[in-house]
Amino acid sequence: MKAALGANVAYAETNLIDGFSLEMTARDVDSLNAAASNIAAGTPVAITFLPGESYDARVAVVRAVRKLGFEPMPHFSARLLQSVGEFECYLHRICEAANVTRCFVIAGDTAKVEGPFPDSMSLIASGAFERYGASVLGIAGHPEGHPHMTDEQCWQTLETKCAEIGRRGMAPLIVTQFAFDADRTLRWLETLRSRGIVAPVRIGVPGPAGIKTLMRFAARCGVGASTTVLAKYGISIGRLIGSAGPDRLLDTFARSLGPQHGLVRLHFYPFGGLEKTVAWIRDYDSAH
Ligand SMILES: NC(=O)C1=CN([C@@H]2O[C@H](COP(=O)(O)OP(=O)(O)OC[C@H]3O[C@@H](n4cnc5c(N)ncnc54)[C@H](O)[C@@H]3O)[C@@H](O)[C@H]2O)C=CC1
Ligand SMILES: Nc1nc(=O)c2c([nH]1)NC[C@@H]1CN(c3ccc(C(=O)N[C@@H](CCC(=O)O)C(=O)O)cc3)CN21
Repeated sequence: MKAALGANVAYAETNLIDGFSLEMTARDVDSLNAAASNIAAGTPVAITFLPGESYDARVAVVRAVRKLGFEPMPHFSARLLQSVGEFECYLHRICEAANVTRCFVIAGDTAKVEGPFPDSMSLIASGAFERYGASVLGIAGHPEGHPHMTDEQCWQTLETKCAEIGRRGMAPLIVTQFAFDADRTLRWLETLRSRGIVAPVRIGVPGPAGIKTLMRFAARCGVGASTTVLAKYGISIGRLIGSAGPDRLLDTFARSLGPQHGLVRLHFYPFGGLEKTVAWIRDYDSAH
């Protein structure tokens, strides 16, 4: 099961940072290049699937991640895909170009369904991932709830997706939406485990960023950013200039995570600041 998390998790029991993963967009390739010497070989790097990108550009990013010695985990946004052909052509190209074996399925933020895939389950059920040799399939976790489902529907969908991925011979990996509220994530992890979901979880952590950037992404992604939660995170609402890192968030995780939360690692969302995020991770790691 641990293998689903990727490389570098050997000592993870004693170090919160060990075995972290990163997310990037097509715009972050130069930053990944610049930061590469500070990132362990084999680190999983998720690649977002955003509207308006060309497939040539998407394939080039996946290839660049592999070439730098990292483990690409390309996203597939179900609702954005216009046909089975489009989906399988991209999957085929990245398998050929970069020997991809881990993928991540997500609904996608569009109200209109562009093709035959209304949700991530329909992509999983297509059978294409195992046919192309994927061994790990990532799905989203929503510790703060889901914009289009009740909590109970959310848990049932998560259970069904994990079971279906397993039934198809792949290992499920849950990657959570980023959050500023450590306590809420910890409670969600306890419920997850009490419901018998044993898949490893990567907790989504915001990278260090300008406060305005953090607020913009929180609003865009539906992530809770109440004054109370932000204060705990280290952001005072009276001071919107400047930047904030996840120091306190990770301090809380380091203090509170235990066997009751199961297999857990971190997943960083750099929001356009990949180099800065990697430097921050190194500093936090050496200070602790
Ligand atoms: N890293 C990322 O890109 C992340 C993105 N998200 C967002 O979370 C949302 C849910 O994704 P999944 O958990 O994969 O859901 P899912 O694919 O399992 O869908 C669950 C249910 O919600 C409905 N649904 C999902 N997105 C919808 C939308 N935009 N409009 C109307 N109905 C929708 C689906 O039809 C389905 O019935 C997506 O909008 C996704 O973009 C969440 C976490 C991380
Ligand atoms: N609901 C939802 N939708 C998403 O697309 C999404 C999430 N949640 N959760 C976190 C990740 C982070 N994602 C993204 C999406 C876009 C950029 C992006 O376009 N960045 C631009 C700058 C845009 C800006 O600053 O507003 C860049 O230059 O990197 C970065 C991360 C996608 N993700």
